[in-house]
Amino acid sequence: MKTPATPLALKSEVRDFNFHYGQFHALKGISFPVYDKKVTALIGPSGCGKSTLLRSFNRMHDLYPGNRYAGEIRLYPDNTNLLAADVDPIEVRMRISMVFQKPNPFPKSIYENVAYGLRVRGEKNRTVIDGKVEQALKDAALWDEVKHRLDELGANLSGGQQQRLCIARALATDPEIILFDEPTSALDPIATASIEELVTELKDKVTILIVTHNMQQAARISDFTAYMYLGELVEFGVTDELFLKPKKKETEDYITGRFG
Ligand SMILES: Nc1ncnc2c1ncn2[C@@H]1O[C@H](COP(=O)(O)OP(=O)(O)OP(=O)(O)O)[C@@H](O)[C@H]1O
Repeated sequence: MKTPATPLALKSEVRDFNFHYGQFHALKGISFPVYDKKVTALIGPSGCGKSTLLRSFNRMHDLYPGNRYAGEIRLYPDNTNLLAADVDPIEVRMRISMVFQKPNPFPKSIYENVAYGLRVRGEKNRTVIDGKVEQALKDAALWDEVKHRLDELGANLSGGQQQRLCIARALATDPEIILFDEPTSALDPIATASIEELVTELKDKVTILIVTHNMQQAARISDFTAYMYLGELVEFGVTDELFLKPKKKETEDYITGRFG
């Protein structure tokens, strides 16, 4: 039973959030809580806006002209609206990091891949960087496999190891939230199982939002689930309840495979 026993703390809150790609209204009036040190899954059929919503949390859409946010994504405890014009997107990306669908290590060594964010942040002390790199690789369950080959290219690792390297890179700057965009869809079942296990372990340290096509995966690893359809949030709830007793007929149709 994954229903939380301890009181829940809010880490973030999406409030009446709308997003436009130019003229296209991709997300409509979305509101839901993101609880601290829990895994929240975003599910729904292809094109419903899961990735668009996920990417809004670290202001990825700022990189393209014509994209428009409205509403708020609050980050706690400081109660910052991540979307506010005076909030620096680079700072946001330090606090909220992202792991993509396909492992995308930089064309650098294993060590430098993990050290990257620390260097961007201005950290120059080698001892500090060494310590953070080791800790991030340990937290990503990769240290034992790479500790004797830190100078090798990240791209030399297997697909599953590369994804864990990307998770280590995301962890190195001590983010408060990690966004996972279909992190296992390019991996085989064994590598998938190890990433799922890792996500479950990481929630002791960090709040996690994950987009997945795989409903079994959402049911296995998330505490809360948001079901989206055509840019709207249909239902949000405790994962076990949403899968066993959905409140909305649309949710039930989707999770039982009658639709999508
Ligand atoms: N750069 C873009 N410009 C215009 N429209 C876009 C852009 N990116 C996505 N869209 C549209 O926004 C909607 C939501 O797309 P999004 O990728 O967020 O959906 P998704 O639920 O993550 O889908 P999938 O599961 O297939 O990845 C879709 O209609 C898509 O075509």
